[in-house]
Amino acid sequence: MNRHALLTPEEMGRADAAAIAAGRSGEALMLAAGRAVAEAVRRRFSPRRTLVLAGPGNNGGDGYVLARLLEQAGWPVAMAPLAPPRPGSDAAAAAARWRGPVVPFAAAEVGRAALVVDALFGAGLSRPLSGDVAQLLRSVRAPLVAVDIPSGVDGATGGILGYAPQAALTVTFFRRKPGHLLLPGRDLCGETVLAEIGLPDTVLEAIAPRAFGNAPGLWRPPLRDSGSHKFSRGHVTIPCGAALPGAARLAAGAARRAGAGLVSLATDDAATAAILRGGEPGLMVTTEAVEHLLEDRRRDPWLLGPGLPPDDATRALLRRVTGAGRMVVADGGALTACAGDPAGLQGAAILTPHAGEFLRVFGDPGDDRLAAARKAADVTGAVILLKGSDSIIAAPDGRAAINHNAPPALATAGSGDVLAGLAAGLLGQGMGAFDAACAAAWLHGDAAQRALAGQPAGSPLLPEDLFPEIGKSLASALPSSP
Ligand SMILES: NC(=O)C1=CN([C@@H]2O[C@H](COP(=O)(O)OP(=O)(O)OC[C@H]3O[C@@H](n4cnc5c(N)ncnc54)[C@H](O)[C@@H]3O)[C@@H](O)[C@H]2O)[C@@H](O)CC1
Ligand SMILES: [K+]
Repeated sequence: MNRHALLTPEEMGRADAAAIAAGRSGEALMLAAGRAVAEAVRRRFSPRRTLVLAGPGNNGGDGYVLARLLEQAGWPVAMAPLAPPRPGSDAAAAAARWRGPVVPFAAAEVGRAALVVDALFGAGLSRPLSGDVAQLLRSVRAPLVAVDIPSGVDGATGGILGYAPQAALTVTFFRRKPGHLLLPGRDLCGETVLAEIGLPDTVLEAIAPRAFGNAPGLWRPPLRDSGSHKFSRGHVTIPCGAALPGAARLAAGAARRAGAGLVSLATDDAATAAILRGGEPGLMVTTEAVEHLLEDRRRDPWLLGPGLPPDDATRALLRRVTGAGRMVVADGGALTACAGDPAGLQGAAILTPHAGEFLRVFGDPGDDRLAAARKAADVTGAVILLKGSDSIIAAPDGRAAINHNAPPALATAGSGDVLAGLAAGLLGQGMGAFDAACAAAWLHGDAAQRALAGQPAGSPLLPEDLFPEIGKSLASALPSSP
């Protein structure tokens, strides 16, 4: 079953329940979970005075198992329970086996520890942390290891319920949760380790997860066989206004490097055409009217936005191209041209809004950006690529992927034009809209990482710097064995 699947806390609860119903023991799962955390801790930290903060549920139970295993390995460990586990639970059984010191749930104890384990709440967090718990977590100065997820992070959204601590290491089980990949949760997790605890993959069949971590394997880059020719790999057409020819050129360069058969920039302005013709020699520039260009059925897909102003003419162009049955990637000006009117974007294949454009078109996404992106996909019938450090790709059928390989240096002018160009280039080669959007987001992040490799920390990244890396990123995304 898909290793990229992400489980909401509710789905993870169902996975646990299904495994137990199929004969796994809850106690064995808890032992495996505690052992996985102990191993991850011992690999990264030397033995040191450790305090385990334990909540009343199974997350706390994992903490008791971990404490026992660390103590057996010779570590000085103390337990600080927030509340006793529910009698008869697996956590109560784990607590009963703890023979070491139990200390008050207090800042003085936290201050004495050289490592703090947060085993307070995991998947079962249902309301904001109380003031006392938040205050204690705020007092932690030592490195903090989170069991499953830092307490206070909402596993479904990555949002914070009241307060959540910064972890150096988070160990989660079976499958990651959206909150491990969505911000701010992802940053609070520190290094995230995914551990197998003996849950069989078959439990996922009934759950049928709908969210995924974005990576090759979730999609396949287009393969070029010897029979393919330039028209079978798409003819990406990018209309370009007079104001921003650079944006359209960046998008076109990216579409070519994604493997598009042909890429042409279309402008009705002679001066703009002259500027565009001074660009890459392989890039075609046409001054023919859009009506004529649309007569050529092979011109597909169209990228509308980079280099277009957010005005009524752009809106009309969008309607004309979608009306002609062409695949459209809508970005920049084409999105803002539909501010407050998502219906204006119906018929497009992929929309690539940043946070500001999303707000203008769809309204405030609120705390749950994943749900907001899915709703926007449902409303428009288009795949939404909501850009950010944790870009979300959502399809109208409810599938969603979270991208997590984009370095912060990618947040620079022109970067979005490259991303939109990649999406159009891949769409033209026959990838489905969801796959093309996922692949574009991943390639964009991977190419950026390659461009930055070996550079001093904090080096700037120009959108053009991605160009020489895109081919390598594509090659690395091909399955290693068929
Ligand atoms: N079989 C299983 O269920 C397994 C679960 N595992 C662990 O179990 C965890 C989930 O266990 P639970 O479902 O017991 O959930 P938690 O351990 O997160 O805690 C749930 C309990 O905390 C209470 N609670 C929720 N939010 C609170 C708040 N803000 N303030 C005070 N109390 C609050 C709830 O009412 C409930 O009693 C996972 O995160 C993981 O660490 C692992 O042991 C692997 C196997
Ligand atoms: K936790």
